[in-house]
Amino acid sequence: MALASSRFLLRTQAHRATVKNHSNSIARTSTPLLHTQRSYYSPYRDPIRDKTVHMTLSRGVNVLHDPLLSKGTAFSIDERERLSIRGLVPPRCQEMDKQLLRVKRNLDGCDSPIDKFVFLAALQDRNETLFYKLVIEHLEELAGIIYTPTVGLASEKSHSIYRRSRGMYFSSQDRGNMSAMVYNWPHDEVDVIVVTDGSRVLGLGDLGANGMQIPIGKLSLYVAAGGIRPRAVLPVVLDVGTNNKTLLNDPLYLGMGHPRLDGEEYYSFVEEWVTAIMTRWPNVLIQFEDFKYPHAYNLLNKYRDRITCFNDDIQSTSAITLAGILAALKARGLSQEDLSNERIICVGAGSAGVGVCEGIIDCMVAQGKVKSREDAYRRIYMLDQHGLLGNSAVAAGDPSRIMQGPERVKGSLDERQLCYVKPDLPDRMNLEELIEQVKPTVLLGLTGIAGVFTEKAVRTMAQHNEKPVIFPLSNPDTHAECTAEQAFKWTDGRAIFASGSPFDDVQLPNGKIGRTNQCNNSYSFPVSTSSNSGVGLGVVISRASRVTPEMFLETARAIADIATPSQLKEGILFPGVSQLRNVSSKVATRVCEVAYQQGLAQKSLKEGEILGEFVEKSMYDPEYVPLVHHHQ
Ligand SMILES: NC(=O)C1=CN([C@@H]2O[C@H](COP(=O)(O)OP(=O)(O)OC[C@H]3O[C@@H](n4cnc5c(N)ncnc54)[C@H](O)[C@@H]3O)[C@@H](O)[C@H]2O)C=CC1
Ligand SMILES: CC(=O)C(=O)O
Ligand SMILES: [Mg+2]
Repeated sequence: MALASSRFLLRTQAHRATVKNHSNSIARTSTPLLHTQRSYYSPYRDPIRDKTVHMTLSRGVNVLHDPLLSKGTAFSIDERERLSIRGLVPPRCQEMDKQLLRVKRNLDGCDSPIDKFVFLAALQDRNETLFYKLVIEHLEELAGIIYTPTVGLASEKSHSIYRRSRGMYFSSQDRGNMSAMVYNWPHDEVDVIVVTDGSRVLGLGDLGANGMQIPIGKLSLYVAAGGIRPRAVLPVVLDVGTNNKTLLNDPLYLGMGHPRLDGEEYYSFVEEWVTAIMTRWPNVLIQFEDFKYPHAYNLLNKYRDRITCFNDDIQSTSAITLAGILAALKARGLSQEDLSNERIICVGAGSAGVGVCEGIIDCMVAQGKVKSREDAYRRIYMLDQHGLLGNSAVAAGDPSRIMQGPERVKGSLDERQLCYVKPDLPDRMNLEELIEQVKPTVLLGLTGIAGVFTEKAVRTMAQHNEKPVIFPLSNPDTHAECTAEQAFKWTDGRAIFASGSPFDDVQLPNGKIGRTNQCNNSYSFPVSTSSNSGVGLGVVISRASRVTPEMFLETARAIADIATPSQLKEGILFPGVSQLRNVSSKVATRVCEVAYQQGLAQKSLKEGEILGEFVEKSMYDPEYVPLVHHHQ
């Protein structure tokens, strides 16, 4: 593919810092200042300048109670004087290191992960700088609290642990008002929105407005691991109702108490929201998250060429899983170019399953080792809850049973799933029989259902492969298709293992350690659990007008290249969570390069600036900076 062959040239150019000053400088539409009450005022949207001084219209308790401004006990005497907070905090000025000691001790005193979640949420609501400092310093330990698996439990309990609002809710009762409502958000600067309709929260199903914990968690990772500024992120729930009867009957539930809107009503609701958002923030990056199939695909297809957006479950999952498979090839002593010789089974034919397989197909086609796209499809076998996708589900010859529009006709497959149908194999074959028959090298699970990878299925994988690649990718950990312990036990310790939620490494009977990897799309967004945090960061930094498949392909390659040969030998495919910020900056740099190459970047580097360095300098770093009261 052109992209692959031109990569070296592109990178060389970029690193020579000669990405030219394109016509534009920054093609951002500035929004008139409508808020007299804005607490935060930053006239330049320059992340580097943001690191030096913050100007604010607020004073007194308004500063103390604004989590983006507050330093708690760390305000200097001078600041206390000029911001009118003298006497409102204890007398001793205590710097961040002491504050960190206190919050870490308190955190360690929490009894359970959900208590830790509540403690961290409260800290985030009080002092975001301290919250991010803590999270970054203990990313390995805390990623699993602010995101999967604990965020899953927090979403289920969201209505009962509710303390304080964060983000924005747009509900069915707001129809006709959204273009005014968007101005209720107190910040003009929004770089990234993560939005969900709560219809498929991890593998936990429809959680309605409780789904808000997912955009909050993902955006916290964006900031901590992806280097996006905290005040430039906006978590959003589109509350179109819920079909979850338990929530509907719970008096504490905080969302709309009616069944979900669907069909035309649903799509016009989302359209009104997108239009409202684009009016206020025309260059914002929108990440669609945890939308049920087929809405997830339909929205992506509707908006991907109109606005800067992507679907995390479809596209970022695809990037990180492809990265995992490419790294696993190297771990097996093969080359990434051997991808098209693989036989891959994907259990789960929804947004994530289809998205992941599309990414693998894109890569096979880009590598030029398959005769055609159709030829590539032959190498992937897809199953849903009925078994292998086959002709009975297609209702062959009856086009009325194939999805035509937003609504999928029950019992049929849509055009994306149809590509994987294997007419030569018995229809609805079960996983165990299929493994016996096709002897796959890679087994992917994206079903949301625990136990789908049975002992027999995994043992049969192990019979046919020296190093079977077993990826139970469903979240949270309680919904993974098998556990790490099972995968290593049933393969006599030979599995190459990656899961969506973190699992501990496994002590093997032979004294060795079975290495686990976390293969989660947050790795690839702005690159974090990083592919997603990195893509986001790259898009934000280059102000790319569109998010393209090439950006995700490049992300996958970037992540697959990170593990060292000795790590690969041990079964380590990705750098640990503690490396996320590093990975994010690498991925973001590559994504920026693609944006420049594809002519999509709206922001160029200054003469002499080096892309990689610029990306690193632009990443948010949680440090207290002097606060200055700004008189209007
Ligand atoms: N590791 C990661 O980064 C990511 C993981 N996921 C996980 O993937 C899972 C699925 O997500 P989506 O595709 O968005 O959901 P979805 O609802 O669109 O698709 C689920 C698919 O699983 C199939 N399925 C259900 N029960 C099954 C069974 N017993 N056997 C075989 N197939 C079965 C369904 O037919 C459907 O095709 C969720 O648990 C989610 O947490 C999703 C995105 C990213
Ligand atoms: C990781 C993720 O996005 C999911 O499980 O939905
Ligand atoms: Mg998701």
